[in-house]
Amino acid sequence: MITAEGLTKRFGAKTAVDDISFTVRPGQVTGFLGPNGAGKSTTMRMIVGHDRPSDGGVKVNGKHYAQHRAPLREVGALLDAKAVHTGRTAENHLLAMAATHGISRQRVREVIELTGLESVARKRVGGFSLGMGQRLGIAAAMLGDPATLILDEPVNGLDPEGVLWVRQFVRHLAAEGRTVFLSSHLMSEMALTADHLIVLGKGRIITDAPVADVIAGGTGLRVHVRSPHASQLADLLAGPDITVMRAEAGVLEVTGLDAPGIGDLAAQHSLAIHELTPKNASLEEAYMALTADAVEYRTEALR
Ligand SMILES: Nc1ncnc2c1ncn2[C@@H]1O[C@H](COP(=O)(O)OP(=O)(O)OP(=O)(O)O)[C@@H](O)[C@H]1O
Repeated sequence: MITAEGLTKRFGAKTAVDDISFTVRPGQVTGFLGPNGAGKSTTMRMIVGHDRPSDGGVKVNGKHYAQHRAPLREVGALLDAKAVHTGRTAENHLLAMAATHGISRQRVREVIELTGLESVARKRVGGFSLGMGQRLGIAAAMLGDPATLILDEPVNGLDPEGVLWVRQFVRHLAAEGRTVFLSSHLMSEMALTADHLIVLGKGRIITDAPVADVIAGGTGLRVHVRSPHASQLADLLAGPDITVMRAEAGVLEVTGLDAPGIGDLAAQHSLAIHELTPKNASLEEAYMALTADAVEYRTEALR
């Protein structure tokens, strides 16, 4: 469990994290989203004591990170997968970490197995692929068998198999009752991996809600309508609460009225309908709508 209260971080005149309060609960995967520079990494760094808050604070399992007698056993973190000494083998890297934290060699063998690193454990980390490096970072985070895991961009640069592995791995950790807090810019992946989302924009919390609620609250339900009488139907549908977009000739995208409502209206006016498909908004659409005002560098529409 992670609890932040009034958490704030200023770098000179820049307020990177601005008075945020949130709770990351055990037994589920909580995704941490936000545009570049929103303050995600800074927040994660404060959770594990790498950065000191300017105001407020954040606790893991009821205590500040530094107050834990054995912090690695409370919280494991993957913050920068490239921060590993490149001359060492993976096994030696983990053994060195374990030795300084009173963790057994047996546990090192376990995390190597857990993360599928057996075949490369005796190889130098310098020659590792990005995917192997990420697995090693996750192995290191798991060394103390912690109840809380913090993973900053764990799927960054991974191939589809690696992405799937991380998804299944973190879902398994949450099912074991652990607290999993992870950031990612891959919305489609986050929609499949996370149960709950915290969205940050310019250092403040924009949304803190279950994934399903975020998606449902985004652009709302949209209905894809294909009809040889699309123009007539669009005129009939137009109203203060109904939005009709003409996607292409003969196709309408309707929000504000559900599929039965559209079908009935068309039937009352004897207009044929060839397709009527309710479409759920994607997390990506919901996210773009939520963060539209919070991006530092906006992309102009391509002309
Ligand atoms: N050590 C530092 N000194 C000065 N400014 C910093 C420092 N670390 C971060 N910042 C600034 O704080 C803000 C938040 O950065 P942070 O890295 O936490 O964002 P982020 O949400 O993780 O972004 P990204 O998605 O790009 O990783 C940015 O404007 C960044 O430039």
